[in-house]
Amino acid sequence: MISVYLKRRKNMVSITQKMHQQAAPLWQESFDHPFIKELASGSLPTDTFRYYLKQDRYYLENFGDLHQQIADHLSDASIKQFLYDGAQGLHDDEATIRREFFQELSITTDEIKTTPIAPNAYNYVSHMYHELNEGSPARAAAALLPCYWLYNEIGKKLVKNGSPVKIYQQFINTYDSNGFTDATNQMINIVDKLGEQADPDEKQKMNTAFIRSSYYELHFWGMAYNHQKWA
Ligand SMILES: Cc1ncc(C[n+]2csc(CCO)c2C)c(N)n1
Repeated sequence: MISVYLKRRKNMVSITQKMHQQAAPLWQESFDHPFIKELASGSLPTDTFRYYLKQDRYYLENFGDLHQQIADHLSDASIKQFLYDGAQGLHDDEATIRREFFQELSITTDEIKTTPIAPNAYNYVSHMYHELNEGSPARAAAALLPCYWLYNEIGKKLVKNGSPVKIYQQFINTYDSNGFTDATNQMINIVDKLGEQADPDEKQKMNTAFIRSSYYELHFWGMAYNHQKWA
């Protein structure tokens, strides 16, 4: 009886596997995007990377806040802890690395302050808050997952050949570290766990949230590559 149950579970496709399969064409476009190709070859213009960093700080600020808010809504102690730690780690680690990048590229506090959020970054962040405030913590967690998982896959792909530009190499290294791979796997497990508790309609909505985030991730590269503006 137990072995039959285990076999069934083993053959079952998890919600995150389904999401991953459905988002595959969007992810492939991210892997093939000129921003990523040029990051690896070293030919990405510094100005484009500077633009990316200045927009990404909006994303990161809100990402930390979202971790905190989702954790506040959930009751599972281990999930709460992971999300609180994530919000904390984000402020401690990634923010520190980014501060070093800002210094290396002479991006001043004034420049950061006077750079408005660009359309795609605004839409991405708004999408995540929409999933939380008009949806549910499970949908918001699904919306956060491509951030970990896509960057981890990009990190693993790019680290094989690296980049001749030091700062691009440092950027790649951030997303291939063991700690980051571990955090990605934990986040996948969290979304699977929340998916198991969801009814079919909620599962579908979690899936949609994941696909939409994958879309915004793809267009984040394009936004930076084309220096997107409101007008
Ligand atoms: C648009 C955008 N998407 C994903 C990441 C990557 N990222 C941001 S927070 C976080 C979790 C742990 O630090 C990860 C992986 C990014 N920087 N910018």
